[in-house]
This record gives sequence, structure tokens and C-alpha cells, in this order.
Amino acid sequence: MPNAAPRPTACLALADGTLFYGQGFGAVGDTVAELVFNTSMTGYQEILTDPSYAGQVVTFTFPHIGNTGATPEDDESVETPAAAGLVVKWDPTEPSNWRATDDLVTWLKKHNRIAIGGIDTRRLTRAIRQQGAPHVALAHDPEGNFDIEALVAKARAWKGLVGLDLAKDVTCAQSYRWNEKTWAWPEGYTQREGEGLRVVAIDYGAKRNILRCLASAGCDVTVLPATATAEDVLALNPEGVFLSNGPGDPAATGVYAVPMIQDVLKKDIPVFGICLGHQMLALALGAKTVKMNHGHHGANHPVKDVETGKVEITSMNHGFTVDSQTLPEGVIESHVSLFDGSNCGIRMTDRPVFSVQHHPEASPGPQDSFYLFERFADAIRARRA
Ligand SMILES: NC(=O)CC[C@H](N)C(=O)O
Repeated sequence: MPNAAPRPTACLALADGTLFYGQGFGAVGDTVAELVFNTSMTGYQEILTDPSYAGQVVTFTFPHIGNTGATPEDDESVETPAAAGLVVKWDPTEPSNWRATDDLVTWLKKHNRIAIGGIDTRRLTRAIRQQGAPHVALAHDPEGNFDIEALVAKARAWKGLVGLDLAKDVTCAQSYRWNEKTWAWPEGYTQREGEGLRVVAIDYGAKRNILRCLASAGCDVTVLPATATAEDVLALNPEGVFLSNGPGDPAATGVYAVPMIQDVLKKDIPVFGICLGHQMLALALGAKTVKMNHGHHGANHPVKDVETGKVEITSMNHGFTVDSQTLPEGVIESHVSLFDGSNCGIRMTDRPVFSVQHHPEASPGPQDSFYLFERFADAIRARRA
């Protein structure tokens, strides 16, 4: 007689009542969030610790998650992983990676994050594509006792990301300096030395590798909390201002960020934004943002530089997008997604103020777009000259 299927110890309940049962690992308990799928084949730790995933459970389309374990070196945020939980096809195996200091299961437990394995992630991904990123409740109970009605009700009652400012929850409490450069073999992370380009970076939930890319491009970075005013920014006499990625709805975050950006723009300083920073720069310039059906989350997204015709393969993580039809005069669409034609970049035509929707810092993902950090640094150098 075949072995009986193990009793499910985790349950994923979608707001429409669809249920997925599997084996729980990581923390015990339940959580409610928006569910998105990520198509990256590597870099699950960087994804789970990317602060932009606050309020979201991530399902990975790649089936083997956990193979490389976890190491603090790969954390993209200082605090605990931002993602509320994860959904995978196979249960994680022992990691095989000389850099690993933990296995994924232990790491998730330490960081109080819930995971469910043994899920038909293809079926789930198709559901997300068809109906849009659903609201879900994810529960892990080693005894396998679930109050299904209560879980579905929780998922239904959750209000979702529209109108939600999460940047204030994940931003730094205090300003700090950053000079660590990107990882390189064999020395790992090293510090930038000497006089740098004075850059103020606003932390809406900044990924560390963005700050490293800025340092590697020659920037001496001072990071300020999300609610910094234009006065706080300009008091540091910056030669460039950077607007970071971050979670939640740009329109809600923009309530305090947009006036600051508009005041900084009056000063004719080079400005560079990534993802949420891109969306808020667009809002500050007078454009609009909208929620997407299921967003873009992966490390294989083709983006075209409209002006050169060059295509870059990029890392993506966003659920909102800039409506390119609303761009005002003097602002052009610089990059566009080759998956769905959505906006992936803007720039002011008369000065070095630009931003992209994708993630040039990769981590994880391809490094085709690293040139954007150089472009920002070059714009600052040109001003100096
Ligand atoms: N990675 C980000 O900065 C994401 C921006 C925004 N929260 C979105 O989902 O579109």
C-alpha cells in the first residue's frame, strides 16, 4: 500500500476562497498579505530581504528554493526580511554553498517568517496572472489545525496595498553614511576611499546593493530617513540626490515625499530614482501612477532604452507603474518594458534628472543596467567641471 500523504501543516487561503495545502516550515502562525510571483532562479534571500516586499507573500516559480542557504552578507535590508512569507514547490534541501551560514528553514524561523512547501506553484502563478495579485492568508500549524473560514475572512478583510504608505515602517530611524562597495572576488565587500561625490540618498526602504553601487560609482553617500524635508536634504549641500526603492503605494508615500522632491528640483541638482523613487519623481513632476494587475517581479525582464534602442535584461519588483500618458512636457519616457509596454524610465529633457522602474543594482539579477549609476556620477562630475 502506498504511504498516506502527510497531513498538511500549512494552508494558503486566497480571498476568493481557493485553498492550497502544503507542508509548513519557518515560523508558526499566520499572516495576511498580497501574493505575487517572482520568476528569479537565484537570489531568494535578496528578494525576501528587499524592503519593497513589505506587505507581500512571494511565490517562486523556480521550484528549488533554499539550495544556497542563507548568509548575512546577502541581506538587502538591515532589519528582518520584509516579505511576509513565501510559497515554494519543493521543500528546501540541505544547502550546498561555501558562503552559507544558515539553512533557509532555520533562517526563516530566526526571522519569524512563514513558508509553505509542496505547492503547485504553476497553478498558483496562472491564477495570479488571470485574476491579479490576490489578497491571501498564509497559516502554518505543526498540528495541521486550520480555521479555514477565518483565514478566508482575514484575506477578504485585508485592505490591500493601494493607499498604503509602508516606507515609514521600513526606513532607517536615523541618518548614516555609506561607503561600502559592491562584492568582488576575492576580497568581498570593501570600502570606498578618498573624496567622493556628495550624494544624499533618501531611504524609502533602500536595498543595500543600491547604496553599494552608488559607492562603487564614486559617491560618498549620506542616507536620510523617508520623511526628510528638502531643508534636511539641502543642509548637507548635496551634489546629487538619490530616491530609493520601497514598499507600498507611491501615491500614499508621495504625500510627504513629493513636496520634498519638488523643492529639491528647484535647485537644479542631479536627481536619480529607482522603482518607488522613480514613481515618486514622476508624481513630483506631475504624472500619475496606477496599480498593475500582477506587477513585475523577476530577474529576466527585457527593457528597451528608447533613445538608443538598446535592450537590457533587468531585475524587476513593482506592482505600481507610472502612466506614461500623463508625463508632462519636458519629461520623456526613456525606458519601456518589452513584456507589456509599461513605463520603465523617465528623464527631464533639460537637465540630469532621471529615474528607472527596474533595478539596476540587480541583487539578484543581471548587471546590464549598472551603467545608470555611472550616468548619475558622470552628471555630478560634469556639474563640478
Ligand atoms: N521595488 C519598489 O520600489 C516597488 C515600488 C512600489 N512599492 C511598487 O510596488 O510598485
